[in-house]
Amino acid sequence: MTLRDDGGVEFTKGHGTGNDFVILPDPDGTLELTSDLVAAICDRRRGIGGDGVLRAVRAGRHPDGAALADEAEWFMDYWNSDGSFAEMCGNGARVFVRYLLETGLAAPTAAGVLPVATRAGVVRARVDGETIAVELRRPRLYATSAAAVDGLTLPGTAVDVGNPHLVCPLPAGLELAGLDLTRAPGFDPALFPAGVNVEFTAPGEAVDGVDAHVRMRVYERGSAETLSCGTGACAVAAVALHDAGRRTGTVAVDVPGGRLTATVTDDSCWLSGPALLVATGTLTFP
Ligand SMILES: N[C@@H](CCC[C@H](N)C(=O)O)C(=O)O
Repeated sequence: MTLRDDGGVEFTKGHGTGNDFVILPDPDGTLELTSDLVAAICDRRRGIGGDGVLRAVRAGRHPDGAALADEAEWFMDYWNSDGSFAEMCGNGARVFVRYLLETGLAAPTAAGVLPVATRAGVVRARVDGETIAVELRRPRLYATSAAAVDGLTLPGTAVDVGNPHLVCPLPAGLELAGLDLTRAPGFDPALFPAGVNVEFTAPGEAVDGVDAHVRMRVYERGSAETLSCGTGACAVAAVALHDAGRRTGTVAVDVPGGRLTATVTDDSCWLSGPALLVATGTLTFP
């Protein structure tokens, strides 16, 4: 099915701390979604506008979700705004769960958990009012590297959260707000052959109830600078805890779009924050 076969395809727009997505329902996996179409939908002047597209397909009806169909009814088919795929999107998963709940396509189990299939495996979600938390894999710190930005080379830590990240703390005296992220930071293509999401961080003020507070900006692979990145927040939290000599803990991560909380446990990372739906409509692209 193309978008016009039926006179158009219904869409919903949602965001998590300003990381915004166009959600397309496609239960049977018949929509002919292409990279060009995703880029056109995400275009902020000629399309709906978004950092990515979340296609809602029954897990059993998508080749990347079929093996997980026993564990989760719905597969989140995530695309970046340039039309590339990513393995995982933490904010996308939180917004996807909000969409499944508000449309009645899924409901939590008696234990309050809603599982979602993704390219990085099954993610479990918990809902508490406006807040949705998803359990992602435990971030794995695996190398040191560097990013090039504004004529500077900033050392950083490579972190795997299902997708690749490079977390670069700013040296004292450099302001997060002053960084020019209108262009992609340079990185080592040998370490990141499929590209990387780059987070720049600075310490935050003390916040009650958490073990650390970090501020960050992110340049996302496939979507440029965004107002928030959930997997990025988990990567940043893991690096902050590691630098403080801790294996586990809870970190408040302030992004330009608001605040996320990442709780790193012995075997996972809970990402928590607001997730909202803001509009519905019909796409009628050629
Ligand atoms: N914004 C996302 C991450 C989306 C995928 C990323 N751009 C990639 O290509 O890995 C998040 O909230 O995690």
